[in-house]
Amino acid sequence: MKAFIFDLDGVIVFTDKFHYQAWKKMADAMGIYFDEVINNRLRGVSRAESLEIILERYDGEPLSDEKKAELMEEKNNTYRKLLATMTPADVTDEVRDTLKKLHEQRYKLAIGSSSRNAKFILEKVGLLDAFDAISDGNNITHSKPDPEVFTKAGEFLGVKPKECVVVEDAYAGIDAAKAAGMTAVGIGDAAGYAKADYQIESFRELLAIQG
Ligand SMILES: O=P(O)(O)O[C@@H]1O[C@H](CO)[C@@H](O)[C@H](O)[C@H]1O
Ligand SMILES: [Mg+2]
Repeated sequence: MKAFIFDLDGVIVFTDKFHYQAWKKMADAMGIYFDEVINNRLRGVSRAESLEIILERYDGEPLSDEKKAELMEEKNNTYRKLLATMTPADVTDEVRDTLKKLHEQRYKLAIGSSSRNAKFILEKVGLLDAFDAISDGNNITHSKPDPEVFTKAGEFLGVKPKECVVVEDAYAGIDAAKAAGMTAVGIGDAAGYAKADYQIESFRELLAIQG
């Protein structure tokens, strides 16, 4: 093992709750049923695919692409206002210490996120310099479970897929890591996912996953 690639939302920071709030506000305004169970299906997927999952329960007039773009922008504006409240205190000591120790052990570290807000979030919480590479929604065309975001992260780090460990809270993320030929660690919502090579309850358990 030479590298760890981390999903961002729900792994490094708990912005998954902000995504839920922002999508919920949009869905309520449209009169669309949306709850935490449906929200779990949005983990790891892109903004556009998240909207399509929410619209599965929409039974109104067909929506134009312009209207869908408007809804996504509305959601992202709500989300960015919530992100603006974030500070370095929104990263747990456990996450910060573990990243530091992995770096000291000479592992390369990268982010692999479907989000186009990844760099903004990392800047807000003071972790932009903690990673050797960032692969996010701005440099991919296919989001998880497609392996592209992790394959690109591995390329940015200059390491082979079999030398990478991916850490994910989404089933779609674990599937993407396996499709990329990488080792997959499930945490949070994906801690019970059978397709993960490792299932952990706490972030610091990563220190026990040695190559
Ligand atoms: O709106 P972005 O921040 O670009 O993308 C986000 O990416 C999240 C996955 O990390 C996903 O759960 C959200 O539904 C999606 O909006
Ligand atoms: Mg996630």
